[in-house]
Amino acid sequence: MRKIMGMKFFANAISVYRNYSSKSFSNSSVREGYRSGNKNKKNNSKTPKARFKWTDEQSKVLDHVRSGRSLFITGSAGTGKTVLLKHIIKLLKQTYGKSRVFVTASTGIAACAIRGQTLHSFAGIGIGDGDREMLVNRVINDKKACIRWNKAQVLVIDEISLVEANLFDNLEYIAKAVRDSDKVWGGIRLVVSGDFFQLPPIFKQQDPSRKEFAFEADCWDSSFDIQVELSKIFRQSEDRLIKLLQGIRRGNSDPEDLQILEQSCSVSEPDPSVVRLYPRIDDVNKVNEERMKALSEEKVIYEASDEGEKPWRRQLALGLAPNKLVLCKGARVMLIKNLNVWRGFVNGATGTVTGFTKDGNGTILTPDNLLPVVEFDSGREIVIEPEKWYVMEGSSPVARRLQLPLVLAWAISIHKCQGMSLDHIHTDLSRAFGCGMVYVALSRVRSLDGLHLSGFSPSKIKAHPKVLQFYSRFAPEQEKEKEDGHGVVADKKEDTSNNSLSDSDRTSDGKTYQFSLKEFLFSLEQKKFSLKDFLSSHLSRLRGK
Ligand SMILES: Nc1ncnc2c1ncn2[C@@H]1O[C@H](COP(=O)(O)OP(=O)(O)OP(=O)(O)O)[C@@H](O)[C@H]1O
Repeated sequence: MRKIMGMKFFANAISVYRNYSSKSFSNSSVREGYRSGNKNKKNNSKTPKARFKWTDEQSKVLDHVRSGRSLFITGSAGTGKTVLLKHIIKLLKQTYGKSRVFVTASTGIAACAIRGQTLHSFAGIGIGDGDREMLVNRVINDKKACIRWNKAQVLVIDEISLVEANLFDNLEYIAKAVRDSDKVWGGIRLVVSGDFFQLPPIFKQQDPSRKEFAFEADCWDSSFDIQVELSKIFRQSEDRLIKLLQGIRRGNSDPEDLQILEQSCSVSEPDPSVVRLYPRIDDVNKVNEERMKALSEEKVIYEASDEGEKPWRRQLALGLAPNKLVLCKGARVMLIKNLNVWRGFVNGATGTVTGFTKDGNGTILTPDNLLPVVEFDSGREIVIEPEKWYVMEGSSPVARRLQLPLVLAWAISIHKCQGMSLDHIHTDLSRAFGCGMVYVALSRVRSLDGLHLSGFSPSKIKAHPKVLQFYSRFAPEQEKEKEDGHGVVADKKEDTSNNSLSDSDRTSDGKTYQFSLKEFLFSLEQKKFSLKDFLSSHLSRLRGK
């Protein structure tokens, strides 16, 4: 049995499999990174190795990163935003130094996943209540927060769809105030990623007049040099599934495409080994508890072991690793970390507990020193050992949780599954609410064969009109992509007249300028600027800027 624990040797592998937790590296690689910061400083001049052959559009994004631009990266589920962001973070850290690049995400789960901290904790704004001046005062009175704001040269924000406009504007205001600078974001470079067609910010009270999405923030457009929509989808390969999901994403599904879903709807009970996704957490807990109770096996309880200061510990509890995990023989579980990508022990892999084995090292998570043995659906069996999750303040860990990298997996919530890639799911959408939920649930699956659906009706598919309007700015470039193979929208903040020109339109000395008639007409149509502004801007460039 201990032999199979040899998989630890492979644990330094960098994650290629993305989902919330798989956004983080395996425990061993986290430890290695932590050490290398202090002892084995790596050669900064080396370009980090990519795990993928990047597409043209991904490569173009990386070029923008290298050229020092502020970027917003968006795209459908499964277009590789997260794997690209991870690579970008490495590039940025090499360029600016680890302590100058702050990696954040809108939620604790997403933050742990990219080995960052929540946006709130980076900012030092507590829960973000109060007006701007109050928030600035809060930051100024927090020495560490002031240091973070002043040190930052780049701020990375993942899962931006869950950040509300007001918070985005407030943070930009704080950046200017704390850094005593009139520049946008006080001169901090932004790299932001997310898909606004996925889950939106959660508000306790409905207020139709409220600016909901970050792109509605006053400072949104001026925050970025480039806004990019990735178009190549990797998670799914079946054309009809991709088309179906694209329709659902935009809330304008072709009825014929929706018929495909009928094959996935069935009144019969699905295979019990398939993960169930529910819109609401009470359904998730109910299913997991019921299934657990139904098993008459002896239960083993694993209590998470946390280290660190109180406010940071709270963030650990918001992450994916549970405070308390109850397991027994027969329990369905899912990995929440990548342990060994090559052998398929990846975040999101599901399996069944087949028994327990004594832990020779003496785990502190359970008094009996027992570790679960899990047989994954691939047929491979391993002993699961405790893993670590960190809360970071900049580049230093400030809290750490030790827990088994497992959650019960008869059911999970759609909010928790945002970002996951799954082979098989059963989703009951009868209680789906709000925009993006059906899209997030269905876009987790890799193929139609793996989808089992209930409680679905087309009325559950909702895309927010404001989101649709926002994404219309990317449309013409997608057409352009078909022509020249690039799906990148250049959106210069300094000069709005240059909105739809891509880098390829520029020569290296910047003296020769070209623009396509199609882009020009589109820009006029969108009333982005007047004909006079447009021509004067381009003529001045042609005259030899
Ligand atoms: N250039 C590439 N070549 C091959 N596979 C890739 C490439 N880029 C991404 N992938 C794969 O695509 C899948 C989805 O990637 P990823 O999870 O980063 O997408 P995402 O856009 O972040 O999705 P979501 O919006 O659902 O979180 C992953 O399995 C990843 O390994």
